[in-house]
Amino acid sequence: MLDWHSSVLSAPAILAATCIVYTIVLVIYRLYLSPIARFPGPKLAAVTGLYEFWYDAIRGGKYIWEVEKMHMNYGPVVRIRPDEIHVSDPDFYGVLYASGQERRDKVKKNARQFGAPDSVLAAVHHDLHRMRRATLSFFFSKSSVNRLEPVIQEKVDQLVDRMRGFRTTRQPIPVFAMFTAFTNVVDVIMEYAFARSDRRLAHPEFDPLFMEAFSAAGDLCHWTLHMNWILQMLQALPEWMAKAMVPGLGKVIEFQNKIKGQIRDIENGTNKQDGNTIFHHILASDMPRSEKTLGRLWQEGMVVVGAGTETTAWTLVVGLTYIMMNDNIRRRLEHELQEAKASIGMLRLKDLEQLPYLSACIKESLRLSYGVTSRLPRVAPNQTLEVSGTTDLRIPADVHISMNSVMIHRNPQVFPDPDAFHPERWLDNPRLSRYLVSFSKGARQCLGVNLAYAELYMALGAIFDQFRTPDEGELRLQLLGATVNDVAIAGDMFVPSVVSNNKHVKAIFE
Ligand code: HEM
Repeated sequence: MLDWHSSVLSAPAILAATCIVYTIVLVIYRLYLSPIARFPGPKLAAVTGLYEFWYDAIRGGKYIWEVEKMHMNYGPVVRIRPDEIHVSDPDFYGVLYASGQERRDKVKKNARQFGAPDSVLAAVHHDLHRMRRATLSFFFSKSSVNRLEPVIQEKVDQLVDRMRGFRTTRQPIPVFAMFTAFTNVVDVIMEYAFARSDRRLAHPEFDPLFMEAFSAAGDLCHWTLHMNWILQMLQALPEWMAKAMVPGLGKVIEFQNKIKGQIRDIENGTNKQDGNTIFHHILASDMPRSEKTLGRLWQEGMVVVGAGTETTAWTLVVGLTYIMMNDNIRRRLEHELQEAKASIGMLRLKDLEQLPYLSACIKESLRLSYGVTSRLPRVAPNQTLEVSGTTDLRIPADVHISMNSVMIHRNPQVFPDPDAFHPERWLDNPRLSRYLVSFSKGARQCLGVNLAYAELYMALGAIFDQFRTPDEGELRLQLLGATVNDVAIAGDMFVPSVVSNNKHVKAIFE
């Protein structure tokens, strides 16, 4: 009979031995037997996800630079994780992020990163995504956005008014906060799609707390990717505790509660609005009942707000900053706007869209603001994919494959002198547009692309028209101490982090 002491002592030993054997088997599997074992890349990255975790979670979004180095060493197709292949070839982008009938699933872990697992953004399976997206597409089509022009124009007028106010007081303008208040879906599309507005543009400091809470989610993005339970834990906490832990979260929770109340009112028939919100639309659709629950609908609402605000605002900051840093670019843009105004009169969205130099400035702003900087992995469940020139590296079906906008937009073969702001490159080579991937591509490309473009054209057009370089001696809109480091990318925090670690570019009338 085994005595008591020896059986207790052997339990940890058995556990340790099991762990060691498991680890050895796992390492052998990942290095030699996995369906992606033959792909080149560092052995450590093939063996453990901790390699990525170190650079992204601990060092703050730095894995993209390691991946870039891997491509320099190993070529255009690299294994960057035990379960992920990364591709750097710009021509492969449209193959991976395909549209139409080509099935592309998302990877569950990435899809759940932001705590809205039942939203369109998080739909893992191709068919589920198509169904959710089809119900929302109507709101974001080009013709819907064109109808929305008067609402956007009203917000642009408010933006310009606020800037005039800063000219009178000669106070610095917090550019990112101002653009965030402008693009905040609450202020632009909320009035139309959600039929409510929190009027952040009118707030003296542009109500930055709300967006700071969304940014806090960005700061945690690499942790929540690997440890999704952090988000679930935060969501399960009593409201008072969650509010105490994350500054600004109170505003987001308040906003969530308002959306939930609005949905409940629509469900109960006590809602006073005219039936034209995304919630009315989903509830009246022929989607299954499981898609119409309160628990899912509020997530859809939060995703639309979260996805549309910081991305567009940051593009505006990047555009404004680079244009104001370069006098030649600024004067050429102002001249184009002046000429157009002289011949057309008031410039509507359709007129602004025809202006070549403004269009080139917007594309260059989108290129250097990158949209989503994360890798956006996809799975082709029933298709083998091939990167041109690498027949020996056909990627089998069902593998996690990723690409990212930063590597495409900084590819010197496509965009020579990639870190410089050169609007002219778009005029010299109109074919370049196919390599602009800030909105991603294919069936899952940004749903708000038309709205984003409208906001960019109308806001930048108005600013450089209304605040064009004045005569000598008058106040001119200028940057206040901002340098290229305040907009140049330093890392991937889902959206770009910047070299100066300070996104708070300021402008002033001087
Ligand atoms: C410059 C501005 C913007 C950029 C660069 C941008 C970029 C992106 C990207 C790259 C994706 C794909 C994400 C993924 O694959 O996981 C995406 C998805 C999405 N975006 Fe945008 N976005 C912008 C503005 C907007 C606006 C204004 C809205 C709406 C108000 C919006 C709503 C959405 C939604 C709902 C999705 C999910 C689409 C789906 O999964 O089918 N975005 N966006």
